[in-house]
Parts: sequence; structure tokens; C-alpha cells
Amino acid sequence: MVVKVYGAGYGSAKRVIACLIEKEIEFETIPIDLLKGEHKDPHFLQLQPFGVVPVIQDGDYTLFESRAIIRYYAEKYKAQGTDLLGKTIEERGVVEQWLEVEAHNFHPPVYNLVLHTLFSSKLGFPADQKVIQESEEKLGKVLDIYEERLSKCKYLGGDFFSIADLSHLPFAQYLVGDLGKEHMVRRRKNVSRWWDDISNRPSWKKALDVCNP
Ligand SMILES: N[C@@H](CCC(=O)N[C@@H](CS(=O)(=O)O)C(=O)NCC(=O)O)C(=O)O
Repeated sequence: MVVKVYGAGYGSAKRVIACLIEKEIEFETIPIDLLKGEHKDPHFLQLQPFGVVPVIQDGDYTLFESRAIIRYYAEKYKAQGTDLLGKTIEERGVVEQWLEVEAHNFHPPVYNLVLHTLFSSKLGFPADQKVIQESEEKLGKVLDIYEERLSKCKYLGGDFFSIADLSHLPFAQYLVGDLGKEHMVRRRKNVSRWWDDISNRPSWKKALDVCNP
């Protein structure tokens, strides 16, 4: 069954696309235009009651929340494509730990920078410079912890690429790209080495091609 990915053009959906490519799972993308409000359409809300993207449909199985989706496919197809979870429950625990760190410590400040720097005018609210400054300060502290972690091992979850690293790709891409904050990565040599490693993976390059044709 070909997996349907709704909203592939947007950040959190790219996390799912990169995972499906790493796991060698066939998928198709279904555009959802956020600026036209298609994510608030009653039919879409039946798939995702919170009205955000992505959602996947895999036959009669529907799942939303991008990190839940990548955990699902990483587990369901553990023996296919890249192993993204580690070999032991202890390795899995550390992977889950850094995936939670990405969701609760890395994502919020970067998401605020994206909203207030890139989308405030399109979404019709004033960019809040205080939020921008506070978010950059918070993110700097998070990256300092990453710098220490990555001085001890190649990837966040250990010495193997995992969903913890993969989950960072979409919004770290914003950081070094459209947000113009690449210096926050480059001034930290281990974070810089890590970013070059994970962002040069063929799966990420293909995900960007699929999502930004
Ligand atoms: N926790 C959700 C977040 C999804 C989310 O916020 N998606 C954004 C797009 S993006 O941030 O992933 O680019 C969205 O649909 N925003 C629409 C809205 O908030 O109305 C997930 O990871 O799937």
C-alpha cells in the first residue's frame, strides 16, 4: 500500500518524508495549502482534528503527529532500509531521549524564529522582536548542550544515525537557510560536523527535492 502524506511541502511533513525514504517505503504526496486554509477544511479536520500537517494514510490506517509517524515506520519496518532506532532497548532509550529533546527544547525556539521571521506578514501578525531575541538565546543554550553531546559521539542517539537526528532536519534546514542563522551551527564545531553529516544524507536531499520541486 502506497503511503499518502498530506502537506508534504511543510516542515514537519519533511521529517516524515525523510523517514519514509530512509526506510525505503513507497509514498505519494498530497498538497495542502496552508495559506488557503485547506488544513481547516472539514474533510481535512476529520483526518487531523487539530488542523495541522502532516497526516498519513496507509490503507485504512491514519496517523498524525510527525514524530509519532516516524516512530511508527521506524519500528514497523525496522529490518528494512536504515535502522533508525538502535540495536538494544538501552540504545532505543537514548534515541527517544534526544527525540524528546528535539521536540521540547530545539523545536519551540526554532519554530518561533520561523513564525516571527518568515511568516508573520503572511499570517497577518507583527513580528515580535522580543520573542525573536529570546528564542535565539534559548536555541543557543540548546546548541551548546548539543556541542557537548556531539563531542562524545557521532550522532545524538549514539554512534548511529537515528530518528533523533532525522527529526532535526526540517527546522535545522530553516535555521541554516531561510532564517540566516547558519553561524549558530558553524561556530560550534561538533554541531557543524553533525549538521554536514546528516544534511548530506541522500534521503534528505531527496526529501527536499520531493517537497520543494
Ligand atoms: N506537532 C505537529 C506540528 C505540526 C505543525 O505545526 N505543522 C504546521 C506546518 S510546519 O510547522 O510543520 O511547517 C502547520 O500545519 N501549521 C498550520 C497552522 O498552525 O495553522 C507535528 O509534528 O506533526
